[in-house]
Amino acid sequence: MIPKAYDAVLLASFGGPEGQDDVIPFLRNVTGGRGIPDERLEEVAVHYRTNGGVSPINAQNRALKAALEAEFAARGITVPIYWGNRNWHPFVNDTLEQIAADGHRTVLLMGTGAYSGYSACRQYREDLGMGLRATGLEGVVEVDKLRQFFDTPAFVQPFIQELPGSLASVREQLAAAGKPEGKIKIVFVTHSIPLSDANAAGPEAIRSTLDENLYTAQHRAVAEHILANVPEAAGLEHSLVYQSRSGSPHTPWLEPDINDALEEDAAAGVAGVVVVPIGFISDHMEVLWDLDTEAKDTCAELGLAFARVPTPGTHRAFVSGLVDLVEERLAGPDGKPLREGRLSETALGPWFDVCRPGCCEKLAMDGTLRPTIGAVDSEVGVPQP
Ligand SMILES: CC1=C(CCC(=O)O)c2cc3nc(cc4[nH]c(cc5[nH]c(cc1n2)c(C)c5CCC(=O)O)c(CCC(=O)O)c4C)C(CCC(=O)O)=C3C
Ligand SMILES: [Fe+2]
Repeated sequence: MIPKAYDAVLLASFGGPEGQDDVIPFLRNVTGGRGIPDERLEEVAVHYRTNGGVSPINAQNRALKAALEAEFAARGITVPIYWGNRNWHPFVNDTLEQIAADGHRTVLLMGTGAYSGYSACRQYREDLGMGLRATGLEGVVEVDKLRQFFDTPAFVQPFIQELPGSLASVREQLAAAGKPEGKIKIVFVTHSIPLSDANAAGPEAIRSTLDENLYTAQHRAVAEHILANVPEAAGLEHSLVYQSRSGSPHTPWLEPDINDALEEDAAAGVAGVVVVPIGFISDHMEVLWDLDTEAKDTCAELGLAFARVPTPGTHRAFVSGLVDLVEERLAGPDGKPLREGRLSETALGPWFDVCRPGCCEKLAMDGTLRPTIGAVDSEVGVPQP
């Protein structure tokens, strides 16, 4: 990848409602055109309603942006950071217009999805591809995307550093319950996605070398790397399970669901679980509801001790590691990148800076592919191999 003297960074995320009146319009944006039934919308709305109609995700992105800005300043990087969302204000198209109005022309997109796949990667590329068209900025503003970072120190180090604390909490809970020798299991959990998305994740050249879908393989690489680096977890059982399934019950999604898996674990004699949420970068609604509420309740019913490891959030290692990745792409005055090499820790990785042809492809309802940025075969933006 040729480094560029980017003149703006765009932090792109999912977005979330900021009050009761936002909840349904937000959910309509999320599910627009994908046929999620209204009953399901109402079901999901409750998660937000019990929290005052507010998702914590926007505050978390504001905090991440501020932390990245502080780290830029500490390293003498003067590039401004903007923030835009797919499903709620500030919408990515409005942010794009602001970026252009401020005179910037070369933008590095930092999407909050850590893995390959349609929802985690390609959809962010589409947001910008469609956004450049909708705002008339195609050919004016150029947007490249930072690579997926599941494999990097930025993402894995916070989990490695925080897992021992959660493990100690479960050990204390078991001791207090008179079961100091109780069996503990490490439960890695990520967002379930439709099987068809999982099978389309990543480029064919890599998919064909794996014995499972690439989305799952990336998560397994992360889970195994975390375990190998936490001595306190040596010898404990572990699993990779899924959360937050939605869509039609007739469409196959990745399984098992965390709640079903916990039942089986209890039946198999497990006494306590440490849940490691490796699918997300912050403790947003899908973490607070599906894990800290539902999965925790399931554990209480089953008599299992429970602790959840925090997501990276604004962990020092996450913020500093993300800025390292920006430095790999950012050209200094001599035209060379600010940082040589490509940081990566897990068995899979480092990932591509520019997505390969056909990567994570998914047709729109009208049977066509949407425009994307950040790939070798993108129609918009100015991709480079
Ligand atoms: C892989 C992935 C990530 C990680 C990558 C990334 O971080 O971007 C992610 C993030 C998030 N998903 C979120 C929320 C939702 N996701 C939904 C629906 C869906 N997600 C999917 C996948 C993912 N999702 C899929 C395949 C669907 C169904 C199809 C569709 O409709 O696209 C729905 C619809 C309602 C329902 O559950 O049926 C909601 C409300 C929030 C915000 C939480 C908050 O507000 O705090 C965040 C960060
Ligand atoms: Fe989601």
